[in-house]
Amino acid sequence: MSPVLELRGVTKIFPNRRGIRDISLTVNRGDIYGFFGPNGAGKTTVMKMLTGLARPQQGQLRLFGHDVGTGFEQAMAKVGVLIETAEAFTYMSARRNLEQAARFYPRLPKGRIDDVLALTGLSPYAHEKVAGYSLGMKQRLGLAAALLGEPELLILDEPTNGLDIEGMVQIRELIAGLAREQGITIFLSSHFIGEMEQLCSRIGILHEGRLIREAAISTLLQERGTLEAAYLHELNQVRGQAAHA
Ligand SMILES: Nc1ncnc2c1ncn2[C@@H]1O[C@H](COP(=O)(O)OP(=O)(O)OP(=O)(O)O)[C@@H](O)[C@H]1O
Repeated sequence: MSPVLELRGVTKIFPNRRGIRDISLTVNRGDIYGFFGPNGAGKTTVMKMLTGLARPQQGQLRLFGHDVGTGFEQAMAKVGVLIETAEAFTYMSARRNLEQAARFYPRLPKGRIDDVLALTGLSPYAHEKVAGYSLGMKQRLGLAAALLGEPELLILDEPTNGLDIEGMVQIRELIAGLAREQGITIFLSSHFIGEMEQLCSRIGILHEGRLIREAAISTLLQERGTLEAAYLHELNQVRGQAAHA
């Protein structure tokens, strides 16, 4: 079976020489894959290419075996996306927002809006205007919209960014539940190493535009005790190599 998400030799360098270089990674069905890196490492650049908002200069990005560049519709057919903060019409209720989003899915099963409201814990607030929502509730609404098309893969860019601790925990639990109970494969970016340790099954570590390690979280914990220690170890290795080059 082909991987759910695959990058092979993906490169995009901006005129200022920053960007991402020769990234290859694989996400298999059932993974909660953490795409980890500090600010500026290149996560958003990859997320944009994966969702067709930018193009690589070299390499391939494939979703369910379809190339994002040449077979965009097929590649995205089973994918839900939440890139940075969810945008919603604040003067409408959550339900009205989802009704608007549902127009993009001509064959949506009846009751799907109720289902995604329930999945994201928004049913009790479905008729309230989004203007009165907390940031965490807005993120849940973004997830509800991403779930409308019954995706098999969710691509989430920094889904807990800007949330308070309670909001972060709620979103983390929601994502874990979607993977566990709905069997959805997750690819999420974050710069919180603790979040990766709590939530993910595999991790790809990005450093200055390069993937410096890809491994199961359990492997890294076995090697170094904590994910933070594993990350710092990888960083020292790379810096040591650079110093000797
Ligand atoms: N349009 C652009 N023009 C020039 N440089 C860019 C452009 N977009 C991104 N970069 C640079 O490429 C690098 C990677 O940026 P990117 O936004 O992908 O990082 P990130 O890991 O998502 O960081 P953050 O967590 O801060 O969003 C950064 O050094 C950034 O300054």
